[in-house]
Amino acid sequence: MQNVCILGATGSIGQNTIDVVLRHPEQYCVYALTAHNSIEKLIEQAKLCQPTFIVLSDANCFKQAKQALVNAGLNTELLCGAQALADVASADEVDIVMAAIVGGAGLLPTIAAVKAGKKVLLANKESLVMSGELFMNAVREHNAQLLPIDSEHNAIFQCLPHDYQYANMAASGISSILLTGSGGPFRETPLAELSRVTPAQACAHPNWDMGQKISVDSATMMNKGLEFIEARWLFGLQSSDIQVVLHPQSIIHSMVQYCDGSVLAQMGNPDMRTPIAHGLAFPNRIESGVKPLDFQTVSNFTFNLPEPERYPNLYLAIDASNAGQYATTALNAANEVAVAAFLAGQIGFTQIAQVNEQCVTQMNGCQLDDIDAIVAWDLECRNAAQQIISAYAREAS
Ligand SMILES: NC(=O)C1=CN([C@@H]2O[C@H](COP(=O)(O)OP(=O)(O)OC[C@H]3O[C@@H](n4cnc5c(N)ncnc54)[C@H](OP(=O)(O)O)[C@@H]3O)[C@@H](O)[C@H]2O)C=CC1
Ligand SMILES: CC(=O)[C@@H](O)[C@H](O)COP(=O)(O)O
Ligand SMILES: [Mn+2]
Repeated sequence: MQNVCILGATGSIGQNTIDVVLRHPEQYCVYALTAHNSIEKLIEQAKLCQPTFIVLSDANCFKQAKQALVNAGLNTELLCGAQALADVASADEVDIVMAAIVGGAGLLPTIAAVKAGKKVLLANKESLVMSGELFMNAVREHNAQLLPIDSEHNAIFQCLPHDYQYANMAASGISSILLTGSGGPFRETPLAELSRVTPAQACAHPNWDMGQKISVDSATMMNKGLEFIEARWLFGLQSSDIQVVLHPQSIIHSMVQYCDGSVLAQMGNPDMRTPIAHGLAFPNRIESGVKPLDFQTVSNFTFNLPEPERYPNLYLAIDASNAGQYATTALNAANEVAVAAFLAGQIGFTQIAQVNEQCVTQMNGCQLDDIDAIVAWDLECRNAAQQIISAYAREAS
């Protein structure tokens, strides 16, 4: 029996993880479920999973959540506050940590799991974008097992040879990594209309059912940009090793091209329970509840290249990846602030990339030697992005 801690249990990945875990009660037991402030949702999940702990990172939730636990007749222990996330993620009793908090808030608890040498299932790509080298060094130093859950990286991982040597594609005869992306809901929207698209339209991903932040990132293709950076750290790649390919159907989740002309692709219906089940059971396989791919209904596989004028965020991310850690941390911070402002109706869709570009241009050249420095730099960049947005508001009024 393996004890699982699900960070970000109330989100899209968290709920899918619970779905897979509950299909295998003889193999997995839920030790802890965490959320930010979704008290009711978390209590409902606790009724289903009977965890030892539930954690709400918003410390103000304690009183109300305690009462809700009593009302539900559960003897689950309640913890509140940001430190409690790291505490359950690194607890001795835990074998597997699903890192599925959205955004930079996932960094410290994910690092805590890594430093405790856990099997870490990484959905929270932002933590790797923010701290890539330090993160990967910690994985090695603490003997953690890092398994990619992001569908593209899980696909690449499945298509790599079992003896793949980190940062040595040539040794395995690999010529390139083909990172696929759908192009989001605005792939065919006239460019002139993009400035007027709404948050609801941006969150309506054509193939995947995901949280709001990643859905907006898919629409701008910042998601693919973050994934480009994520792939570089996970597999030790150079920028020139990766090609981004538009594949609107999201059936192929990414590919590995070999020097003999072979291309290995991982395919499946777009349902995150596949990579989640793969990560949970690796190196074995378990049922995930995902319907088998039906090749009689999948008629079209199309491929294209992303247009720079439609997806400036993708190219900002590639540039940041080439510039270094300070730039990827700055870009991630700016993007989180800009996406939140877009969702709140404070800026337009095309202004997300403008805020990001202005912020990374302004915030340059900073040495980041430890996680505390990353956290401080992240905060500085968030403040800078917020000021850029405030200046836009002043100009508009
Ligand atoms: N959804 C998907 O299919 C995919 C997601 N990912 C990645 O997985 C991560 C999660 O995405 P997704 O599930 O869509 O996100 P959701 O927005 O659906 O869920 C986010 C989760 O994080 C919690 N959370 C939010 N803010 C904080 C905070 N400040 N401190 C602690 N917990 C917090 C939320 O709790 P509460 O409910 O209380 O707000 C919720 O449990 C992201 O990094 C995303 O990029 C990667 C590939 C696919
Ligand atoms: C499911 C998943 O991994 C998402 O990151 C997905 O890839 C988003 O779709 P896009 O390909 O549109 O970014
Ligand atoms: Mn992805």
